[in-house]
Amino acid sequence: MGQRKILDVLKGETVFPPPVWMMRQAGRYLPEYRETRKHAGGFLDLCYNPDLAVEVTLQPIRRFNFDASILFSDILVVPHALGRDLRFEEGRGPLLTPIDAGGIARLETDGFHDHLAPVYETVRRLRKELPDETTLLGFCGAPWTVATYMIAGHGTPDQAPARMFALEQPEAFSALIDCLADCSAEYLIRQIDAGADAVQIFDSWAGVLDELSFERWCVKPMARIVAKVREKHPDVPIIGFPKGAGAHYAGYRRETGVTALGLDWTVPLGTARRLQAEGAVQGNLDPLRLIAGGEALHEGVAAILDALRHGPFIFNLGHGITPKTPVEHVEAMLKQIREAE
Ligand SMILES: Cc1c2[nH]c(c1CCC(=O)O)Cc1[nH]c(c(CCC(=O)O)c1C)Cc1[nH]c(c(CCC(=O)O)c1C)Cc1[nH]c(c(C)c1CCC(=O)O)C2
Repeated sequence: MGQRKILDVLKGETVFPPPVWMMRQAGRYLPEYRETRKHAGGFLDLCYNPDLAVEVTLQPIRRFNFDASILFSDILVVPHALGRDLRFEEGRGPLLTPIDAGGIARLETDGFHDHLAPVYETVRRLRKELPDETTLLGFCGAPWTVATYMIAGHGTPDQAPARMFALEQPEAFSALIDCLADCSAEYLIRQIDAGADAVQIFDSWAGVLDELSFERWCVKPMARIVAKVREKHPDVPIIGFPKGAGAHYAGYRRETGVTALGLDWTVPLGTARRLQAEGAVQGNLDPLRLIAGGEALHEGVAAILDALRHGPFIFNLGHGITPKTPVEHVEAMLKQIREAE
């Protein structure tokens, strides 16, 4: 067994108790994050200041000793680096100026890596400062999910603006998706060059598309990113997280080439076990069970451990931890996982 358990699992080994980390593990449920955030100015100042980004990335590792550390940044730094404006307002989430076909034709890729240089510096420093046994994860958003925010200018309940745009202006939308796929692949390659051990691609809005659109806007661009990253870094594992993909999960690993599947909490554990027969899976505790705590948390964790213990498995939530989650519930979850027999 190697030193970094998550890398063993991603190679197909069964490790029990399983390694564990949480999506959004650096964030507002942690008092030390809220403290750093207060002094930082805005959220983007955290993302682009390597001192602060390293500090908040390390906070959950110090407190909980997770098996993976995920770079602190945001999926929307990619459109920002392409010259689109981006703001985060308290309580409102991300705000961008909606892009149209003209804006897509004018996207500026020249300064892309200069803009993201602080992120690469953060990754370099993290690999030096993290414990040896901690896997360092880089990440990006999948083109479809990033495009939904670029088109609407903000989050929406079902991403109807981007779905409509894709149906009415497929050529312009295709140009946007291709641009995002190519830039995201380069972005991941640079993160790996800087020291990331593995990467995760977040397709948080994969669940709102019909079959034709899922194939075209989720599967194809994901396959393109995976192929480009593999050309440069053939051995670096890639975790795909097509949240809400439902029945589409079945063919997703084969069609995109991702190493491992991130499962949201709606994926039944029987399905998860079948997906696990083809490679590593990660997930999938309902984040609300972590807020509720007590028996709701205990039975959720037990069911997952029981179902997925016999194959390659990384324990995670089915989506990001939310600000309301009590820190003691995270402790209880970790105790149950780490003491599992
Ligand atoms: C869709 C998406 C975004 N960002 C991200 C996704 C994909 C995963 C998902 O679906 O949650 C990914 C992301 N965002 C953040 C990380 C950091 C690493 C980690 O997981 O700890 C990661 C991996 C920090 C963040 N990104 C954001 C915060 C909260 C901002 C703050 O501190 O004020 C953090 C810690 C802001 C953000 N960023 C985004 C939204 C919609 C919001 C607002 C919602 C919210 O406030 O929680 C876009």
